[in-house]
Amino acid sequence: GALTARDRVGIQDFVLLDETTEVAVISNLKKRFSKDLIYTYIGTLIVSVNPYKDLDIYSKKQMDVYMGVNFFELPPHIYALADNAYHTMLTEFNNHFILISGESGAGKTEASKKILQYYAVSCPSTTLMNTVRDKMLMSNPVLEAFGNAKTLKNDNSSRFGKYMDIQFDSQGDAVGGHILNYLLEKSRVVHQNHGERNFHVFYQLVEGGSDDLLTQLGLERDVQHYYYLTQGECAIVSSINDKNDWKSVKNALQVIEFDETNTNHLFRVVASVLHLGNVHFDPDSKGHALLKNNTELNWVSDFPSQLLGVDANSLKEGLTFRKIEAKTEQVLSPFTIDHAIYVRDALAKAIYGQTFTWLVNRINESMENKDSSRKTVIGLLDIYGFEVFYVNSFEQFCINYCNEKLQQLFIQLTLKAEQEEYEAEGIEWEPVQFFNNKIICDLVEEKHRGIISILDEECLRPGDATDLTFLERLEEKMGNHPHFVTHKLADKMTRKTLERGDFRLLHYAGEVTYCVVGKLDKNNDLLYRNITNLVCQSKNTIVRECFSAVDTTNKRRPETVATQFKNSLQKLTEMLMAKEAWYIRCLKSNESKQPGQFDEALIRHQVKYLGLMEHLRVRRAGFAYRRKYEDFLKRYKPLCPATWPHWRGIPADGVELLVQHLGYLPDEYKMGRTKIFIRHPRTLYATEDAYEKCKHDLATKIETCWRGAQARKEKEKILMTTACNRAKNDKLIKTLIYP
Ligand SMILES: Nc1ncnc2c1ncn2[C@@H]1O[C@H](COP(=O)(O)OP(=O)(O)OP(=O)(O)O)[C@@H](O)[C@H]1O
Repeated sequence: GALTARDRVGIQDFVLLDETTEVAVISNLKKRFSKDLIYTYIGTLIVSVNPYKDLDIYSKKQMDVYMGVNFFELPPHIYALADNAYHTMLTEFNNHFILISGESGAGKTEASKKILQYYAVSCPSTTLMNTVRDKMLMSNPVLEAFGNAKTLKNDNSSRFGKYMDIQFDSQGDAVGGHILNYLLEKSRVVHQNHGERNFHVFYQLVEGGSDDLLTQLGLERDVQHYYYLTQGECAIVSSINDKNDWKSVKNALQVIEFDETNTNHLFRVVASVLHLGNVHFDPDSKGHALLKNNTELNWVSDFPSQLLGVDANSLKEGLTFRKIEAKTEQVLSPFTIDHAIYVRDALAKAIYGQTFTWLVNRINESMENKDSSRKTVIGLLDIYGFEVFYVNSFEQFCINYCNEKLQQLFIQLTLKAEQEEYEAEGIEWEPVQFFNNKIICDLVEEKHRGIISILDEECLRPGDATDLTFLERLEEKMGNHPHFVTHKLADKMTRKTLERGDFRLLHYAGEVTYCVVGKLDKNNDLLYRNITNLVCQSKNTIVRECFSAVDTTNKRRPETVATQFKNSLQKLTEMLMAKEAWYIRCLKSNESKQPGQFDEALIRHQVKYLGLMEHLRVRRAGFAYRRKYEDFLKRYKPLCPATWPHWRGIPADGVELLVQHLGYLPDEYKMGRTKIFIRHPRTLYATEDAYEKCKHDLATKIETCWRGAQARKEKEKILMTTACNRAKNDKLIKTLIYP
């Protein structure tokens, strides 16, 4: 009864669409979007379209509506999913995760914040829980300051992948939290494309830091002064208030219990990166790099080394010379200017990247629950979607690989869950037709033979490995793989679309062309040993802690970036495999961030890259719909005289009578141990229609009776009956309207 006419625009669940074509899916999304209905289901998965305007659907009142209500009885909402995951966790005492995916600007971070807020409001709480809750909520502004940046697509774009566990005790209280971070886009620290900014925190510090703090850190209150802040030529953005955000960050740091020393050291690290960016070089007569003697850059007052807590001369030496250790002596080999810039930038990236991880660890300590009683968790995974626009990005390759893994996880989890459910219900397993992308995951990650292994081998082997030798190795090993092609391997037609330095992967969601230039360097992420040794001894505790774990002996075979990423993804998928999955797929409605605009081409593209059609096919394959006998009976019993108003026998028998009365053919449904399985959504859809009509007829009937009674002055009679009779009357009306 809570569904209003507005909520009935289009179809609320794609599983119920008559035809599962891309055209039908997009037209349904469009219809709903035009009425500000941004959420639509595919079974229990939510598709969300970014409205780019504030909708009045996230109030406390709305939260109350969704608390404890069956998933399909209210209009699709992110709260319905949050609530269902929570209640299933409580009743079944098991672990869950919510995977939020979509391209940049599609609304992933907003969705995950809304879920956190929902739990903050709806879960029971005590003072202790409030503290944990506040810390969880407050970790957001801090992580956003350090991990988000303005990009062309999103003024507050998360430049890292994030997984957050919310831990609940058996009462359903939120008692702790834990965050895992993935692949921060470190390259942004030293370089930003036109129209983009560095991470927010740098601008916040320069704009919002007190005069005293800036003096201490040797900073000018002028973002234009810093090379690392101005490459995108948009340091000041109207939609961002750095000064205010700085206040929120400082406040949040207090909530997550950062003491003065830690806070101070953290700001010093941020400032040191800005100073490092302003270190420039001049060539000497042989073209070797010399530090530019420019007082304005503060190098003279030694700010970079002071803030980093390292010896100034050693840092200067480390930025201009490579130390080569021969058997008995050390030889200093001077850098060219390009090389010196490379080393400076590598240091800035390493410091920032390590500090980010350090920050996540501190936040985790503050949210840690030390009580050892058993907890269940709901994990929120906000992870970058497929990127297809920027060729030549190493990060993009990793991101797309991550999406392949998550698609594989979805396939395994959904099919595994299906199969298990069929077995538990004693129903014969019917193979589902779908594309299994395991072949592509293997292509990327297989030991010794996958792209990452080959990249590693090229990075680590002695001799003159280059990006092009890497490409040649790929061609040798992948030669006739159906999902891999290069200029050399391609047929005539395809060759025209490929450069010589490109390779193309046929991802499950489409083709992406990658350029090999720079792959080796990015994968090595090299920081020279004398610099690493230096920062390991830093007087700044954060810097020291960050680098103390780095292996400077070079004895072990070092792990490259792609391998580290592969391993962390492996751990993540293993952890997720043991949990129950919920999905939110976020779509961007238009590129110009405007409300009310539904760009069909853009939506079609995302529907494809998010694998929505694939998802829909898997959900509809086999038996698309199933429900416990009791629930099925409770809802549809008015549709059959034998079950109305009460069925007193075994629920399964009642359901069988009911569906036979409705004309279900033997092939259209199966009776499991506890549930009825319905093959086509259309069948259920017809039953839903009949139910709605019946409900409407009953309501009309009751109203007519009531009016009739009124006419015969029987209203008074009813009102005069005893309290007991009245209660009975109410109950009768209730059963008639809400059977
Ligand atoms: N449910 C929503 N209601 C209103 N506006 C929204 C909603 N979701 C997103 N937006 C708008 O879109 C912007 C981008 O959303 P968000 O930052 O969540 O994207 P994202 O998918 O996390 O992007 P990225 O991958 O770049 O971090 C938000 O700043 C907000 O203005």
